[in-house]
Amino acid sequence: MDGCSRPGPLFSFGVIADIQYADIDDGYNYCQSRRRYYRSSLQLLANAQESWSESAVRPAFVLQLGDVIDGFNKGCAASDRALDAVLRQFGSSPLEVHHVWGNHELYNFSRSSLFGSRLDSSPRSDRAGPDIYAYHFSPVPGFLFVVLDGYDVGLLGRPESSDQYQSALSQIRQHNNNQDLNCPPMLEDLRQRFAMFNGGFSKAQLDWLHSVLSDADEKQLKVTIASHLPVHPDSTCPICLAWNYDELLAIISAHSSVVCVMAGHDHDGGYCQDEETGVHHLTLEGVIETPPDSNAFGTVFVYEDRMVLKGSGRISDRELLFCDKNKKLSLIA
Ligand SMILES: Nc1ncnc2c1ncn2[C@@H]1O[C@H](COP(=O)(O)OP(=O)(O)O)[C@@H](O)[C@H]1O
Repeated sequence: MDGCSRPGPLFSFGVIADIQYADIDDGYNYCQSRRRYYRSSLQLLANAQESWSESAVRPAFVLQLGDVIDGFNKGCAASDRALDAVLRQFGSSPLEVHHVWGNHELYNFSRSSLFGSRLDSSPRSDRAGPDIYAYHFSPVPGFLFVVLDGYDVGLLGRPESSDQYQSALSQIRQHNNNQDLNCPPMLEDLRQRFAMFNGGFSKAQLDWLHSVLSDADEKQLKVTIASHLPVHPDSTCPICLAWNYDELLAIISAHSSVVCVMAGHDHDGGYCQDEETGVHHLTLEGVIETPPDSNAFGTVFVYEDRMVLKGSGRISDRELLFCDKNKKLSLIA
């Protein structure tokens, strides 16, 4: 036996973002700069499922980072059909799937109808609040995953008559005076994020996260946060950032337990390691803008001291070392 061999992973999980399936011909993004492969995205999901199923270390679960079907389905009255197709594909293997909600979920379905639906993977009794799709789960002792709701504050999926809609409208209008609120403010800075296809985290959700992380700090857990919207400006283009990303970053930096934030939404992907906290911010390349002869999924192998992302196709391999706990604690103190 080789005495120098490193111990194997504690567990692994699959990651995939922005599948945006629709049974329509290829098209382009709004700026006409990126091709979108609406139909073939289902086959790329099938490729990912096949790889996870055949993996020597069976993934403990799959993290679906939002935008599972495209908003175009709504206009064709095909939302349920498209969702059936995607969930049938996910269901072809016994892997548990944790669904994050993105803007395209909310183009197809109202927020109220998503709660309790097949895209609701939360344990109902244990959400951040009755109207907040944020929850946590622990696949293996010592590790916690927190799914966040990036549209808890926002215009999407809510009746215009609701207080929450009106409050989000006045918030976005402070920064965006375009007639079409999907058109980001014509600015060169991070205020470009104030577009209707983004949203933010309510105070209730942030308070809940703070208490979940306090408990995780105490128990010395390693926490990975999953959000459709990226929250670090160096991990995405500014147009895709969460409205109140800064409030989320402040909470993360006040806790020693967070090791990684995983997001979707920016189909080009992105990555940075926060210099101050050592937290890794990984934005996964989107399936929808991935040619049929490539792939966009990953398998993350988790060790005591690191996570290793094995990417496929457009997603690169990465080693994400966990920052030294004592260093983090001294930064917080
Ligand atoms: N620059 C823009 N100006 C106006 N509308 C836009 C702009 N960018 C996107 N949109 C609109 O916003 C919605 C979401 O855009 P989309 O590119 O589909 O989002 P995602 O990046 O989540 O796939 C679509 O209806 C799209 O037409």
